[in-house]
Amino acid sequence: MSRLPHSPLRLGVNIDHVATIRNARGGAHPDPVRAAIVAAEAGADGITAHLREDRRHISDEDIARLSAEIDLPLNLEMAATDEMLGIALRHRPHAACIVPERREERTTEGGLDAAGQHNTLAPLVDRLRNVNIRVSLFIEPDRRQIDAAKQLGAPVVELHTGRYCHLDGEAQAAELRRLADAAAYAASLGIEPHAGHGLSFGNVAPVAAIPELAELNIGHFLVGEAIFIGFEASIREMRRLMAEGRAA
Ligand SMILES: CC(=O)[C@@H](O)[C@H](O)COP(=O)(O)O
Ligand SMILES: NCC(=O)COP(=O)(O)O
Repeated sequence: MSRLPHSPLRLGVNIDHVATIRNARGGAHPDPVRAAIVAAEAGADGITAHLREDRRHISDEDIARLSAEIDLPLNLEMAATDEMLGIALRHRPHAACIVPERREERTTEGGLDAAGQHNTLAPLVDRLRNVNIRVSLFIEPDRRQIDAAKQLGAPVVELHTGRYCHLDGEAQAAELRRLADAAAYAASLGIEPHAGHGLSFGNVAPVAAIPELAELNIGHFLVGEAIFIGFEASIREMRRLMAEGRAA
């Protein structure tokens, strides 16, 4: 039986940790906007940047310059706060992904509790959607959270792949099945599923093979690998592995 044509799988390149390196010396190099331009030349389908409340990496000026200077769709990752809502309404990115944040966390540790925060999230989601910003909720691959995203009217969910990336053997296989079920369930509700966090050359292919996923957001690994092979080569290899995984 001939295989159905594979749906395209987009790569969103997260440039947060270009800014981490820049901020290590408080200067202007390496420039995250230049990294976004290189990413576009390397075939990225979008740029993701997480403006954290503590500005540990991406700054307000980075968001302003990315909004003004890059042609690729910008996916602004943001906490569900009035401050971040105001910034999103000012810069009007293509998309906004609502992520949980704790100042003391080293990185994002889990998904948003959309089910438990409906009343807090609903007005924020509405304000973003009313100005045509595509809203995504960064959630665990959990049907209850997907139902909550549906009730909130979010057209996209981004499934947290962190657990999958930190497991191995049968536990990792079980988490991959959980991701696949969540992606299929989201799609069945008319929600576009994305995925991200912790993805690398070594673990991306099985996630890329999940047919309902429309986009992967990947950053930390790409920036780290760029130290050894260059940012453009890092992105091109990731796209190759994603295509290989999707075609498997
Ligand atoms: C939500 C997510 O998984 C990442 O995009 C997020 O940006 C991680 O936080 P750091 O980039 O600060 O590690
Ligand atoms: N939302 C996930 C993302 O943008 C990148 O996460 P990571 O690859 O930096 O872990």
